[in-house]
Amino acid sequence: MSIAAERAIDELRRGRAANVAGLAVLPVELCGEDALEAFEGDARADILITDKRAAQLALANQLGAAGMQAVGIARPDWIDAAGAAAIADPTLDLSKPMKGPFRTVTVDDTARARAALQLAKLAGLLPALHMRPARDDDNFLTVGVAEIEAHRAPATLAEVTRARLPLKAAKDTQVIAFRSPGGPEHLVLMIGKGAYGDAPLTRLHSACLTGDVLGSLKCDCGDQLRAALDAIAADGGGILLYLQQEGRGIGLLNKLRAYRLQDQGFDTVDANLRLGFEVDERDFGIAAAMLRGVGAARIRLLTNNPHKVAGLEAEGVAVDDRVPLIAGHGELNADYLATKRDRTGHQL
Ligand SMILES: Nc1nc2c(ncn2[C@@H]2O[C@H](COP(=O)(O)OP(=O)(O)OP(=O)(O)O)[C@@H](O)[C@H]2O)c(=O)[nH]1
Ligand SMILES: [Zn+2]
Repeated sequence: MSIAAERAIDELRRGRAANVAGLAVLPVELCGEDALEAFEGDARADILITDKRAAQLALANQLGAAGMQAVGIARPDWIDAAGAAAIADPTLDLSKPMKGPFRTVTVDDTARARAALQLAKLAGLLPALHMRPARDDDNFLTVGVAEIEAHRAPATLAEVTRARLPLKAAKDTQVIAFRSPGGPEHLVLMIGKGAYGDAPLTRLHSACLTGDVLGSLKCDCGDQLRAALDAIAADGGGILLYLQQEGRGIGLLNKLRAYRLQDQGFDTVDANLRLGFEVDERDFGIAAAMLRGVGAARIRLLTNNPHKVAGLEAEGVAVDDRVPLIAGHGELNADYLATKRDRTGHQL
């Protein structure tokens, strides 16, 4: 656990600056002209973005070494705080077309820059930051690179409570809640009497407010959730993890930004990349730690996503079998499912 990281996340969420190991950063999406002026003082700040966003801004040829992940760009005179917001947020592209060309600047400590971008992601913000070297008279909350990296590490997950939770699909269900300090809350549903042999049928479900709760037809999540519970109950019991990794880990608001890009014709993969995120930002270490926490080191996994199998196995969970989970296919999510099949390797 890192209190400093937690507090720095909170500062960014409030649109305030933080000091990441000597680099002062301010979230672009929450920064107006006055805040930017106060942050800069006499010297112009640069903008820090991910390699994914840089590629969208046609900066790929300036990126140099592959895998840099953190890219600095100079902010020329013609870009004000609102212009910087459009650099960060592709959903503004159409209303504020990017002129360019942009010029990259050297990021001298890439580990630190990456950690700063990670902090923005943890805050549920777009990964784009105004940045400049910290100054002696700054009064920003300070956080180290290691503290950011350790934050929300699976090792910090602890069981908080457990209770009976009879479900429509399975009356004999127990819920076990896990939390890492300051982080999101994840649930394990233990379905059945617990006598389900060595490798229980297991589903990792990533939260999808729009699909699970509101019945969105854009994805298959809600129907998959209910089908998974039914399948586990029919198997005599098993485990469902309900993970707060909304939008494949980019958070609800950023997922809705991705939806706006989908309204403009981009698919789910390109929408994530345009926003500056990885295609999948989920951390399978969290699921692995929870499975270990309930004594399930060996499972059969309900999924169509081979990356989930590989991700869990990399975290030390033995996946004996992959069991397909086909549900919720319809007219309005046909393109979404085709993208999963064609671009992210889902077996559909
Ligand atoms: N970023 C983003 N996330 C989405 C989108 N549609 C659904 N999601 C999220 O995707 C997650 C569900 O994961 P999926 O990739 O659909 O499926 P999966 O769970 O990896 O694979 P299966 O186990 O086969 O279902 C949930 O967190 C949803 O909120 C989208 O267009 N963009
Ligand atoms: Zn969904």
